[in-house]
Amino acid sequence: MLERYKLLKEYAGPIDLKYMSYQELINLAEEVRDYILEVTAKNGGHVAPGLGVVELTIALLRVFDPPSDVIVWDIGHQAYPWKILTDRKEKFPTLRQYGGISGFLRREESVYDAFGAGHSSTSISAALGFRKAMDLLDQKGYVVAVIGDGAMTAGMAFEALNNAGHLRPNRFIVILNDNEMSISPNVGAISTYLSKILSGRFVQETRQRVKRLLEHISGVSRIAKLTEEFLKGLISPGIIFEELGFNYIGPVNGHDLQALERTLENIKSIEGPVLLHIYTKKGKGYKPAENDPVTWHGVAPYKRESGEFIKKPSPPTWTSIFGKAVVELAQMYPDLVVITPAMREGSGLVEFSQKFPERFFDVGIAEQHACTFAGGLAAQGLKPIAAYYSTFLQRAYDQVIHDIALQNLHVVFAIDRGGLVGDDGPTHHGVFDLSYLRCIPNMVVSAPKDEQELRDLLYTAINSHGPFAIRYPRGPAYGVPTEGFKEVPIGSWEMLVEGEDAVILAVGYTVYQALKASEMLKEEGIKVGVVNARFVKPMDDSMLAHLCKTYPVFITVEDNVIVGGFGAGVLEWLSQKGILKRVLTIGVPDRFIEHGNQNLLRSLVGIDGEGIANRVREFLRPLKSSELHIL
Ligand SMILES: Cc1ncc(C[n+]2csc(CCOP(=O)(O)OP(=O)(O)O)c2C)c(N)n1
Ligand SMILES: CC(=O)[C@@H](O)[C@H](O)COP(=O)(O)O
Ligand SMILES: [Mg+2]
Repeated sequence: MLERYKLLKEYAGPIDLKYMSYQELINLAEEVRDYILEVTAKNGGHVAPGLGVVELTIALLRVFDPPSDVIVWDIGHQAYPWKILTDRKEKFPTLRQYGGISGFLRREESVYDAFGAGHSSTSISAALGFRKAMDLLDQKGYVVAVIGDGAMTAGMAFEALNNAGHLRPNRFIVILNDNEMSISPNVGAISTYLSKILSGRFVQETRQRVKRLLEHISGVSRIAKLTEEFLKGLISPGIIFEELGFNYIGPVNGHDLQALERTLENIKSIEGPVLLHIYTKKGKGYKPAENDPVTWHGVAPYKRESGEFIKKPSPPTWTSIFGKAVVELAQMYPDLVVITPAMREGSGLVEFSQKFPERFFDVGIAEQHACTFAGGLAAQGLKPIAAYYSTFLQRAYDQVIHDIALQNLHVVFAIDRGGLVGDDGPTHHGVFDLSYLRCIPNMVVSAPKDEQELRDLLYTAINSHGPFAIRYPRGPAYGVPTEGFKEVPIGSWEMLVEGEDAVILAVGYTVYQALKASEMLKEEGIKVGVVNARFVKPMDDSMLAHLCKTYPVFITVEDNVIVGGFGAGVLEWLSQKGILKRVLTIGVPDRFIEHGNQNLLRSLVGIDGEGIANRVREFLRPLKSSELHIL
């Protein structure tokens, strides 16, 4: 694929950039954009973010010398130009493919990837860590964090700014890449403030305010005039960052390579921490992405010429089932409100936000705030649904325990992307939530087997009390017809198939896989029952007691780590009752699962139908005399 690029073809690495003319660099930037489009058209991925930082990437590689100068990208979803222009131009076509390079930065992937990410707002903290270590080691390199305006709305970013402003390190630069977009248009007061700076409104409005103030001071108009002029000089649009101890520079056009380079060179000699505010266009250079950066934030494969997505016919996604159900429930329950930490589209909440704008809260990338904010809403008697990706809920773990569960507040956690998610890989797999939620007192933890049960669990949750979590997978459901809502008795399981030799207790996505496995094994004369264990907490005591009497072997299956998961819960139940039982727990092993096609990963960890059947067959085969010792 590189053959088509005159400059990229010969490009050997960042050192080449220092010897290229500006015209060549402009041409190279075009080739990098084209290459990103060529590869993401086939693989999918984060298109608009990377297109917006091509010039910034070139400027960084010309002005600094990574890896001795440390460049830390926030999230890393925008780092496709970085991968291409550092040391992965040949591997770039394997982007987000199983066995290929990651869609985010990873230390183990390249020496140029100083710090891994995928979750937002970590770059300034990590960069400050690098900086202080380099100071202690007397290493003179520069440290640069590149953070987006969306990521800058997270508390963690301000924790880091606050600490950096206190430590006041030299050779420490934060570049705020402001494209006025998170995934959705950016939200919050910080975003409004930044937009004012970009539009020049901040200084104008402040000057007007100062002018009005001064004009009201009678008899001192001349002094007032002088003071106004003085104040004009003082008012830096980046006053918030200045007050945090940073030298604010900007805003600078993030697509003007020469301006960027000149500014970065000048910044190198400034004492103390510097915040460089640049403005860029998300999706720059590709009209469909420029015109619709929300959709083109992250996409499936597409036709490059038309920008049309290559849609495979599939049942509605779990996300769309949730989005539709929550709109219906909102009509039934006027006190129902919904909160999302910057994932309106991803969580299926666009329709809800349009129909019930006053009951919809996108709080920005602020998972901790979102949770406790939901707690306040619940404490005052509303019915909040806090919609999270499983992996992002990890960031609000203390709030779930301390603010919600301990006070037994009625918050419904709608947890999307539960289980292996696929191409986004280990930073995004939602494979810990059954473990990290199950151990919290008062918490109900549930997982639907299909679309109708998702609706019913939502309805049950809305009508329950205390914290109630419902987790469901990324991607298409099963196309099960859905109609209305019905209450599901909390803690009740569902016997789907009776057997004799063993019974599979399956959770969520794995229920239909367990049914497939049971069918396969039946053809071999192995009779395996299947139970829909839709409540991981509380478990169904009476069903478990019945199963103990009826089945010699238990198999548990979950799209969650085995450690501390549902299977562990069943083992705990048995041990509490003093019951001896052969139990096989199937789930995600105790290691991070790489990126790749979602169903391929499920098959690799053995939680799909065939994988379950293989494990059960192996577990049930008669033991050879040499193996009896394991009994
Ligand atoms: C903790 C966390 N919450 C949510 C996300 C999902 N997410 C990925 S990129 C993104 C928007 C980031 O906006 P910005 O930092 O401005 O970068 P841009 O895409 O505009 O370049 C969000 C919300 C995440 N990666 N991490
Ligand atoms: C970078 C990031 O965190 C999001 O863009 C995430 O990749 C979205 O995941 P989905 O594609 O599952 O919505
Ligand atoms: Mg942005």
